[in-house]
Amino acid sequence: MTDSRNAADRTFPNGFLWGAATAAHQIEGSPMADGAGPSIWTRFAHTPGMTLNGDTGDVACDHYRRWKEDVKLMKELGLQAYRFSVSWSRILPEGTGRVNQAGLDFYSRLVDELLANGIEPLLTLYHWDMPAALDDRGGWLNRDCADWFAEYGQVMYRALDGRVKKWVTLNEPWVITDGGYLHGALAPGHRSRFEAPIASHNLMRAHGAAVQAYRAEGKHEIGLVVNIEPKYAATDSAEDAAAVKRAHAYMNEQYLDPALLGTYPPELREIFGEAWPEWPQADFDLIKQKLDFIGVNYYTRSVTKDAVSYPLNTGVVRQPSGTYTETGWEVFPQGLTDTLTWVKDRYGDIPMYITENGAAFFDPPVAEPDSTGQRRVRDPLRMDYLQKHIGAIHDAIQAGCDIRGYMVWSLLDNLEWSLGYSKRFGVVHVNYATQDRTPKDSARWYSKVIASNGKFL
Ligand SMILES: N=[N+]=NCCCCNC(=O)[C@@H]1[C@H]2[C@H](O)[C@@H](O)[C@H](O)[C@@H](CO)[C@@H]12
Repeated sequence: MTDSRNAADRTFPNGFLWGAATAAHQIEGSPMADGAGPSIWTRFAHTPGMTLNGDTGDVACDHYRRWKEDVKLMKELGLQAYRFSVSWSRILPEGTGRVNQAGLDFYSRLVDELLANGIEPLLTLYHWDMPAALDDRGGWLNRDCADWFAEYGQVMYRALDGRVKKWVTLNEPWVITDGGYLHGALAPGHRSRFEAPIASHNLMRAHGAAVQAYRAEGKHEIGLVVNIEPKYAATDSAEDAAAVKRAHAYMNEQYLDPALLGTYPPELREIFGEAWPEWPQADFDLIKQKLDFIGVNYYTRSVTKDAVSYPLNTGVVRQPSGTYTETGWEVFPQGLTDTLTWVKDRYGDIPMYITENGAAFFDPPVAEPDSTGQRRVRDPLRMDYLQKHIGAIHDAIQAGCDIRGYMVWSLLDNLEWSLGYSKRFGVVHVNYATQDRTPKDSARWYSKVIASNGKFL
C-alpha cells in the first residue's frame, strides 16, 4: 500500500468532494412498491435466462426500506456526497403524465436525510431503468423519448432543485446502447446494428432536451456522466492504430463529441456503414447544450488490436503481467490520468467529477467476526485499486485538470445487472440473506482519505 510519492503531496484541492455512488435498480428493491410502475429491468430480469441465476432487483439491498440506516452509515463513513439515481417509473408509472406522489416522496425524504447529515446529493435522472410503458412505445428508438425525458426531468427539477444542486441527465449512454441495443446483454435486450445508432442518438437528444428543461427551471448545475475507457495499441502496426481509432470513437468520442462539440467522430460511419443514419443539424443543436460538468466513470483500459469482430473489427489483448478484477478488467490507474487529460485536451477546461471508480474483487458472502467480535471484511485488493486510482486523479489535477470530486463505486455491494449478485463492488459488504451491512477495510481506509482530504493516501 506504500506509495513512492510523499504523502504530503497528495492533498487534494480545498472543497474536493468525496463520496460514493449507487443506482436505484441496483440497491433499492421493492420495484413495484407504493404505486411504482415496472421498468425495463423489472421486465428483463424476470425474463428467464437474462440474468445470472435468474437474479432480480426485487430485493437487492432493500434500500427502499433501509434508506435511513444507509444514510446513517454514509455519515459514519464521513462521506461528503452521495450519488444516487431516481427510478423514473416510481415517479411516472406510465413514463409520462400521471405523477406518483409516493415515489416522489421517497426521494424527497432521502434528499432531506442526506442534507440533515451534511451529505450533498448528486442525482442521476437515468441509470438504465426506463419505464416499461415507454419501452412499449419504442423506448429510446422513439424520437418522442426526448420529450418524455424532459417531462420527467421537469417533474424532478420542480420537486428537488435547490436541495439537489448537482444533476446528471444520463448515466453512461454507451453502455445503455452497446448493452441494450447492440449486443443485447442488458435491458431491453435488443441485438441490432441498425437500432444501436438510433438509440444512441436519441439518448443524446433526450440529454439535450433535459438540459434545456433544466435551464428553464433550475438554478444550479447539470451534467452528463460517461464511461471512458482509454484505448492503447497492442503493437505499432498501422492496423492496430486504426483499430484504436475505431474503438476510441465508438466508446469515448461518440458521446462527448456531440454533447460538447455538436458533431460525431467520422469513424462511426465507417463502423456502422449503411446502419449509420444522416442526422439533421437541428438534432445537434438540441444535443449540444452548455454543461456545468462532465462525470467520468473510469474502471479500466483496453489494449486494442485489429481483429475480426462485430461491429468494430477490434480485439482486446490481455496483458500477461496485468492484474485483473473479478469482472475481467485490467487494473490500470495510469489510464485514469490519461483519460482526464484527454478530456481536458479535447474539450477544454470543463469541470469534471469522477462519478464512478471501483473494482469487483472476491469478498465472502458472509462477513465473519474477527478476534474483537466485530464483523470484518478484509479487501486489500480493492484498497490497493482505490489508492492507486485516487493517486492517478491527483496526477491529473497536477497536470491541470479541473477535477471537483470522486464518487467510489459503490457504497454497497449490489445487483451487477445481468451478472446478478455475483460481483461485489461495494466498500460496504452486504449479506444478502440478512441484509446486514459491514464496512469493508476499504471503507475504513476511505474514511481516512476523506478526513485528510487525500493526504492519508
Ligand atoms: N470491458 N470493459 N470495459 C469496462 C466498461 C465498463 C462499462 N460498465 C460500467 O461502466 C458500469 C458502470 C455502471 O454505471 C454501474 O451501474 C455498474 O454497476 C458498474 C460496474 O459494472 C459500471
